[in-house]
Amino acid sequence: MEVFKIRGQQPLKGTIKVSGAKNSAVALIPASILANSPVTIDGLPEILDVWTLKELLEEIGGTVSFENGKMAIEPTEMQGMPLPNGNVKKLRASYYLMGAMLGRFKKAVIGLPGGCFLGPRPIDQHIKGFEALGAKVTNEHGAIYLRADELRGAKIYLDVVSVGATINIMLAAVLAKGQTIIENAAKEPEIIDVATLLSNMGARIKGAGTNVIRIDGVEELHGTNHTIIPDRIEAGTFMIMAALAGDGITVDNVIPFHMEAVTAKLREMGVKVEEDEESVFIPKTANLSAVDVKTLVYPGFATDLQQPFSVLMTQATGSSVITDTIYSARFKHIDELKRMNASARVEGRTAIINGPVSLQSASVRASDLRAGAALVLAGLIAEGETEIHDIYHIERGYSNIIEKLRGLGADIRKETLEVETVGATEDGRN
Ligand SMILES: CC(=O)N[C@H]1[C@@H](OP(=O)(O)OP(=O)(O)OC[C@H]2O[C@@H](n3ccc(=O)[nH]c3=O)[C@H](O)[C@@H]2O)O[C@H](CO)[C@@H](O)[C@@H]1O
Ligand SMILES: C=C(OP(=O)(O)O)C(=O)O
Repeated sequence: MEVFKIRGQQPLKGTIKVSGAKNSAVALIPASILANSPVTIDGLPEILDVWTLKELLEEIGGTVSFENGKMAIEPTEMQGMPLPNGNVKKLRASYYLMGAMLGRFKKAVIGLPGGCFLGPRPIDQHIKGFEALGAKVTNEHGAIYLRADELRGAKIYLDVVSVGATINIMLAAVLAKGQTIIENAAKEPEIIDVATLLSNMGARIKGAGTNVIRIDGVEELHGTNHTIIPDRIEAGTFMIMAALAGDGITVDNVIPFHMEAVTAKLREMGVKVEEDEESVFIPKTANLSAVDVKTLVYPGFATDLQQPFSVLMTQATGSSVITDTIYSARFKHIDELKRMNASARVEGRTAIINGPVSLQSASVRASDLRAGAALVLAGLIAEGETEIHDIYHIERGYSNIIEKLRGLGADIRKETLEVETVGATEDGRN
């Protein structure tokens, strides 16, 4: 079993580079299924989700190479094979295979997706969209069966603002007959990125990045070359780390406009954030003030930064309150932080965190991806050596994290343990 070991309180200084966006990557790769000639995507992060999607495309007959962040996908031989089990369970975004395969083959069988458990994560809005386009959708033995004689454009109002449903409906609609209108669409930058790729493949999409997206179906889509946007969640994690433990850190390959909500909250806490065109510099921070944060859909404060941000709150003077309006159960990291001496309690969807406290090393478990990121940040400032278990969650979303942090001076390494040493008994925490 692999763990991260972090000896905390090392001075961190220098430049750290952000990789391509996970939540774009996991949609761009399935989008290639819709093309009738090769697609290349540059700047992809080297994360487990990307490797898993590569295997999934190969399972349906694609020829895929992935080297130095560049994926070349030859989709012409792909077929609408059923994917009820296996790799689809390893990531959330396997749901994009539904939209892309339905769009190209007019049929798909995809096992219900995996990904982080953060409370219930239904896909009813995806299904509502597919049905509106003319698909018959059934759930059989844990897999979603989709079939359509033809797909026809439709007006679809999303009852919940959903990133996944917005992108999935776009994927299914680009080759449908006529016009599709998605109302109450999500506005995340990753949606614009996917719409850009599809448009460069020949799709006709207007309004991506607003809450009404219009898609005029086309007969076919061709290959293209695309460069992915930077990962705003990885960038936010590094900015929080710079505020927590930095002695002057530049976070490079950032679109500062994407970071507005987290930048505003950092400034409110007393952190200096100096923005450049494609980077931000955060000097050493002396004193942090408590703040209240509420996660919201974009451009609000991202739920994916809630867990890392809560670590910063342990170092702020006073009582901070962080509320997650997107997920009902995204606070499993708080119990782990308490093992490290944090003073915090969870009330429903809110965590109340008192600071400042000195964090101490402990053996802790990453219950999900951003919980893992939060524990890495905590380990970097804790006294002693912190051991983080279940690091596969972290590796699902952070590219070369060990190398990147070492580049700043962190004492972090990955080790393989013979036996489970985490302090807990089987208490269902994971
Ligand atoms: C692979 C990917 O891009 N993952 C991101 C994506 O997840 P994901 O696409 O799963 O998140 P959604 O935006 O769909 O979910 C937002 C909220 O809507 C609810 N909902 C969603 C769909 C649906 O059909 N019905 C429904 O009720 C969800 O339970 C959740 O409470 O956006 C989330 C919200 O920014 C991020 O935390 C995830 O990192
Ligand atoms: C929740 C996340 O990912 P996923 O949707 O892939 O589980 C995340 O990136 O924080």
